[in-house]
Amino acid sequence: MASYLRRHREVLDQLHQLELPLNEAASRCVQSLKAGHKLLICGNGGSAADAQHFAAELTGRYRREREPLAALALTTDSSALTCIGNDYAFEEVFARQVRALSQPGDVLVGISTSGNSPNVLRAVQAAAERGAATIALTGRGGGELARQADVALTVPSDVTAQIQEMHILLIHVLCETIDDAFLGAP
Ligand SMILES: O=C(CO)[C@@H](O)[C@H](O)[C@H](O)[C@H](O)COP(=O)(O)O
Ligand SMILES: [Zn+2]
Repeated sequence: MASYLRRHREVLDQLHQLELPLNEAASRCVQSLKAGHKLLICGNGGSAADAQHFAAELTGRYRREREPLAALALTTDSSALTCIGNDYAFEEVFARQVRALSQPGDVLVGISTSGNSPNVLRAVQAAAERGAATIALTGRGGGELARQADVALTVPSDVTAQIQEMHILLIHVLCETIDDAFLGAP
């Protein structure tokens, strides 16, 4: 336990490096939501859970009471996931939903600790083709996802669990900034 916490803290202590891209990511989300557009969010495994968590903070609420905001996790529709995975390819499960649902002005948030999951990468590419902005939450140096997204939040760690722990922190910072933009500073 003590050594786990120490390693967690070591990564946490470096997270301030992400302040600039974090501000950029937050302002892209706010700009999109204020203009009546939406966030589409995707990832695999633990990052699928993060995608759903993020979307629920916006459609439900984060900390303060406010109007519901438009956000959709692309990980929740088992019929779409199995149809697209079965009939096309697993690499297409998010990208095809992005092509179906995204509009210019939307924001696609791709979450991948390796930065190299092909289905997340294809979702970012499909979003860019649709004129949506793209934000990557990654680790392990960022991978291809960080190179292709408009904004990359790359956690300085090579450990999947630690990267995931920092991703949820970054998501909560984004939620707090979005709340402040809609409600004013508390
Ligand atoms: O939560 C964990 C490991 O902590 C796993 O479920 C993990 O998310 C899965 O192996 C993912 O498929 C990893 O994908 P990615 O983060 O590299 O895109
Ligand atoms: Zn995990």
